[in-house]
Amino acid sequence: MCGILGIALADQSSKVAPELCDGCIFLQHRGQDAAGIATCGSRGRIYQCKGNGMARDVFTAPRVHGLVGSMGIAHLRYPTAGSSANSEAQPFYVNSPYGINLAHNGNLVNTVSLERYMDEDVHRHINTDSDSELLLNIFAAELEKHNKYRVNNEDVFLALEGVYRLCRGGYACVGMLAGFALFGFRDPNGIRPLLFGERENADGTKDYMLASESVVLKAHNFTKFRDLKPGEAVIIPKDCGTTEPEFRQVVPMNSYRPDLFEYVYFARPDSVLDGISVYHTRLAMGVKLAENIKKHLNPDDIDVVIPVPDTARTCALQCANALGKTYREGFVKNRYVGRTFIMPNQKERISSVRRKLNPMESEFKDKNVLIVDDSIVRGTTSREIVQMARESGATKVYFASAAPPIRYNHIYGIDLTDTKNLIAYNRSEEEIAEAIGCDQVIYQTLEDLIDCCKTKNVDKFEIGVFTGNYVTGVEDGYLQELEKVRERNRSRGLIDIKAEVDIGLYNCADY
Ligand SMILES: O=P(O)(O)OC[C@H]1O[C@H](OP(=O)(O)OP(=O)(O)O)[C@H](O)[C@@H]1O
Ligand SMILES: NC(=O)CC[C@H](N)C(=O)O
Ligand SMILES: [Mg+2]
Repeated sequence: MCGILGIALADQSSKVAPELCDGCIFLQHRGQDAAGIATCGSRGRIYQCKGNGMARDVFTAPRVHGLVGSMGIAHLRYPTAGSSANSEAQPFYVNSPYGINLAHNGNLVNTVSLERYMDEDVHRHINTDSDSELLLNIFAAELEKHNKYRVNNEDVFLALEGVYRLCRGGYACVGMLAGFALFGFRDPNGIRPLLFGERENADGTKDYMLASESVVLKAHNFTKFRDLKPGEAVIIPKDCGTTEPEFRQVVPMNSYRPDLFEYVYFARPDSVLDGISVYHTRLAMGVKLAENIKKHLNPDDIDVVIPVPDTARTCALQCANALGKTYREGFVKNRYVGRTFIMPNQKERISSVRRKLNPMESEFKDKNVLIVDDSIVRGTTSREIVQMARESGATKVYFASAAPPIRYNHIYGIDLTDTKNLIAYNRSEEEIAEAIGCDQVIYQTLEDLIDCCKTKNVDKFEIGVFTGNYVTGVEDGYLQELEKVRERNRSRGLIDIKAEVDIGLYNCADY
């Protein structure tokens, strides 16, 4: 998933870093492993602060103070390729040509051949297992082809054309060319989200923002905003107070297929992505889910509907309304524990569920409860939740999911674990119910889920996680390679130990 952000301020003597920091807090739910900011000062020098941890821990006041410049980019990382090593925190930097930074949301699915291309044809050294470092170097290599003293917009668009030609997968990116411009681009299928917005200053000049979710733009008063189209890019010049941004449809749109999982779980409910309100899709998911529940269960057999906080709340409330049942907050969430799903290892996830959610006995005792969650992935949450409901005295426990069974890898930037760790992998619904310990499990159908999200303009989605058919296809050997890298990172042999810090640019962090 990951969150990306870029801001260019009209006033070149002002500092963009505080607003980037604040924006990162609005995107924290998209990645909790690492955070990073890179800014560019008026003389073209780049400043950076990044590392493992949440935004508030990485961006300490003295570090932010050291980030000079009126334009910059930021990243919140949830690793999907490589490892969670500090050295893979983003934005990445490469000094040639011109000095480039890049922050990437998504996943490339042809990294095996891209690595070979880098090595054998382009002769660029890639120092980590991150696909984002690879993507940056592909862009750099394409830009270098013009061999110009100074870069211009045409060169950047041409280089991006090369990126589109070479890279397969899901990618929304924000980048920065030292002393020149910010830029953003979105993959030709629009799998990952990216929005552009502007804010008018009192003197009539404009500031610009690129962000993964509309909520950041809105919160920072960037009123006029829109989604970049699949295959579209924008360049925002450093002197954006006097020069307008330039948009270009770099390659034709291949399809318009935003990732359906953004609406199920990933995005904040108060965001609107590709013209679709996440909140409204979740309300609709509740209604459709209720219709489906009625086909499988006698509603008289349900005493109360209980959500699994946080994400499922919106959907569960509407589901209860549609069923005509009482809605109760049976689990109290400890707001100081992060999203468990995006925690790096399984042991941490299991203990976090109990730390995060605490049952209120009165809501379960001697009742038939219908627990509603947005999705069941590994089953870590549902297993614990069902057990807690039983320990609290529930008579029967039904479990409903607003998403259909997840039986396949997510390959575009949501690390939905190895297929065999998915609770629905090779299991029927009865077997899933048994595995999580509930009396019955009821899933949303894929057709209904799509109906909840589609609009006139966007009626198809990336749904590979439910069907195993991915919009870009997957390069032969890619999934095996991914698992190999994961295994290597798990064993952490001495031969391949990860560097503590990124070697690209001095990290101005500790002082
Ligand atoms: O089957 P699992 O592997 O447990 O994954 C599914 C759970 O993970 C997510 O919750 P999470 O705690 O990440 O975040 P939330 O507070 O936004 O619901 C999701 O909302 C489900 O509850
Ligand atoms: N979740 C993402 O978008 C991850 C970006 C990139 N593939 C990484 O692993 O760092
Ligand atoms: Mg949850």
